[in-house]
Amino acid sequence: MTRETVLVVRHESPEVLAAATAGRLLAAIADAQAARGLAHVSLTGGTIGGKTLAAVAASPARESVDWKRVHLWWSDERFLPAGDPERNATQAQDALLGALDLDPATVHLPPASDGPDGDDLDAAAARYAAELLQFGAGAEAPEFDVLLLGMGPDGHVASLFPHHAGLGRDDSSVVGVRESPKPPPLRVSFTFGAIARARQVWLVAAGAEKAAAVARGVAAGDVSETPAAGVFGTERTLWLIDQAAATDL
Ligand SMILES: O=C(O)[C@H](O)[C@@H](O)[C@H](O)[C@H](O)COP(=O)(O)O
Repeated sequence: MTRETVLVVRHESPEVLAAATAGRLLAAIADAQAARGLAHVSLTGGTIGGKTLAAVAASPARESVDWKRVHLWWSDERFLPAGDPERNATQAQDALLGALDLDPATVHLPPASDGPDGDDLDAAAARYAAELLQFGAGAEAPEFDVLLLGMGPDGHVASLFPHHAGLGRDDSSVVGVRESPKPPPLRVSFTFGAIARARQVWLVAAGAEKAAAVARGVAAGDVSETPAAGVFGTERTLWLIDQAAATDL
């Protein structure tokens, strides 16, 4: 987890960024399956995250992956009823998952507000943490082969917002987040500890409104001001960005 493992890759447009990230993701999953038999991937919500999933769906190379041996997780989720169109998992289902031959046992849907814990946010977060632990081989979470993260203009990743409660939590791999500055207010999110389990962390960002936060994040500055500055993979950290998001570098 050193600066040497951090790489910035620029693409000319959001469309090229999404297509290139999709290709990179398919290759990483195929490599993980060749090496270890299965892959753990953590998905992200957000615009470019959704575009990337749509690009995976459109790629003929998606057949290079055995989807029944891919474990899917989400680094954060809006705490809403199952199937709500605002949920990251629902959007992923519509963009990609519905088109794949998946094993439901490896699709680790984040808790919903009408699930077994009802609207108890902290119990729901603890339930997702327990599921991560179950696949952690002795650690709190699996070693994700790839953990994708969108980033907000304020530098938030997952639902870890600047100067917000939850940012400093290290007692669990998943936290309940209240009063999120980005709607809806209730969310569940991986903590920095869970994210740090990933072999590869890919931060994906497009647009001029992200440029300042990209610059602060790449510079690995103050994490409470820019949470994206504090996420690293154990093997690699990639900033996958478009030209507009690169203007302050
Ligand atoms: O639930 C969410 O909203 C997210 O998971 C969030 O962390 C998102 O990835 C960023 O806010 C980037 O979103 P955009 O790409 O839409 O700006």
